[in-house]
Amino acid sequence: KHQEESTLRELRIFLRDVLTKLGRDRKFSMFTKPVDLEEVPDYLVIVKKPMDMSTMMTKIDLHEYVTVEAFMSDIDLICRNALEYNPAKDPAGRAIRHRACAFKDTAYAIIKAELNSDFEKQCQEIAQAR
Ligand SMILES: O=C(C1CCC1)N1C[C@@H]2C[C@H]3C[C@@H](O)[C@@H](O)[C@]2(C1)O3
Repeated sequence: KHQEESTLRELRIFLRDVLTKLGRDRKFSMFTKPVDLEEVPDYLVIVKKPMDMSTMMTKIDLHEYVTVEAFMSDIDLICRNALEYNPAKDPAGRAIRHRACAFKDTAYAIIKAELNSDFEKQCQEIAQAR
């Protein structure tokens, strides 16, 4: 239905805005591109589902997100992967873990400030009907 397509178009615009805001923050630059598997040869041994903001932007454009919840799952995945791969046993690992938690909290704060709950409800209803 055209109304559904209009709602999903608005969702894509909202999600691009969230990613743009996160990508502007230099603290989160480590999350903007996939981990370089040549630089980190054991990454896939530990992290089963890599995720990063550029991949999320592509997923938006491929219409792979129908709800904000699905988008937040990938934000959570970015954070979880960083915690799983980077142990707290040294300062570098602790710094990455701190950034990962700040990344997730900032994403949630941006969404809470800008998302209308009725809008997400409409998206959930579209997702269930599909
Ligand atoms: O987990 C990550 C990224 C940070 C959040 C995602 N990496 C794994 C490697 C361990 C550490 C050392 C760097 O040389 C760099 O290779 C990585 C990238 O950071």
